Amino acid sequence: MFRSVARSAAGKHLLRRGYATESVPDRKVAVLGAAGGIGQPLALLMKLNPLVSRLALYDIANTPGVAADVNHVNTRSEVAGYVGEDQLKQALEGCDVVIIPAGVPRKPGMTRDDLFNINAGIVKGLCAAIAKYCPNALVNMISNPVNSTVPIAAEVFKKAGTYDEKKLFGVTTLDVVRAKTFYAGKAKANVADVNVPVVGGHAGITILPLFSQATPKANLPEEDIKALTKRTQDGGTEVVEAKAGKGSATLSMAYAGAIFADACLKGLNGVPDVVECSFVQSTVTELPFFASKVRLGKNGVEEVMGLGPLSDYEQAVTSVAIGVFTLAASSIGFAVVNRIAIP
Ligand SMILES: NC(=O)c1ccc[n+]([C@@H]2O[C@H](COP(=O)([O-])OP(=O)(O)OC[C@H]3O[C@@H](n4cnc5c(N)ncnc54)[C@H](O)[C@@H]3O)[C@@H](O)[C@H]2O)c1
Ligand SMILES: O=C(O)C[C@H](O)C(=O)O
Repeated sequence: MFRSVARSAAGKHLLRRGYATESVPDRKVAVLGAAGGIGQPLALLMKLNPLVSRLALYDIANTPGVAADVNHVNTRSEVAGYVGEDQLKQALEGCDVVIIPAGVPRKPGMTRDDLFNINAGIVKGLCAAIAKYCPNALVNMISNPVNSTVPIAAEVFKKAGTYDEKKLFGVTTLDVVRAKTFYAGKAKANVADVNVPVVGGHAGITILPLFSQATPKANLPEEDIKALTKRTQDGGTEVVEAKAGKGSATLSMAYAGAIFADACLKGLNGVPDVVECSFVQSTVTELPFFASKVRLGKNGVEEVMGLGPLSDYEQAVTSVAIGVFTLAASSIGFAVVNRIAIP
């Protein structure tokens, strides 16, 4: 449904923000896990997004308070809080984009894979509900381990007969955000001008920042590139250790999640040339899911873009990462089929 807002206060605000359109479509966005460390700031950032007309905040507890709080912000969208499984249907019906940060975070000493047992069950339940109540929504998966929760979501949607590979995204934007920040610092570039693609996956050495393609060019020495790569790969652990048992990245993740959801909404609205990195079904390598640059459009993924030219170092780390993925894929397959009963 389209509603003309061009002449309204909201419309003028949109024009000022560069969303110059005669009419802006109504778009419903749900955040599942909205009362959590990521969920709350992400709810606020989505409330600030002028492309959102309805914001549904769902969690197993505490969402009425979060929704009442966020709803007082004087921006376009109407906010509603939903709590508990009984209200999941209402939260999801009519959604264009569903963002999932529901699940437990890491503590120091844990890997993202240690979250698998709990988070796979949570994601499975939520995706079964998405298949039922908003099968056409774009799904932005934040819950870890992203390298496994995305294939699990795909399996749930396949079983439900609703799988569309163009609509399922693992959110790897935080890796891009980190790579840009770290590169800008080393290259002494204005961070706002920096672009760095990050491909692969979202765990340790599967995170592959392509600094050879970074702009603006800085011709950094190889040891700087290696250090930047390692810091990007370990960015999550850096935050987990600094938080010392109080969780993992929440604020930077909310920022990254809001960037990615905004890109999805722009794509849905027909804005041309919206490109972000994301972990999606892919034929770019031999792996079934892989993060690379993705062009977003009216149906979700419009094009999964190739890796582009890689440096010798990037080629080597990519081969190692693909090996790690291939090993893990057998256990993901095992987990999906045997440990997680797909409805
Ligand atoms: N993709 C990324 O780059 C990235 C970055 C940071 C964190 N994460 C992951 O995001 C997840 C959430 O992190 P957090 O710090 O917000 O954790 P958190 O514990 O602060 O919040 C999680 C929220 O999920 C809710 N929840 C649990 N089960 C649910 C269910 N069945 N339905 C709806 N909500 C449910 C909890 O009530 C809680 O409010 C973790 O798995 C974390 O590892 C991913
Ligand atoms: O590291 C984590 O556990 C959270 C997240 O995946 C991150 O990269 O910050």
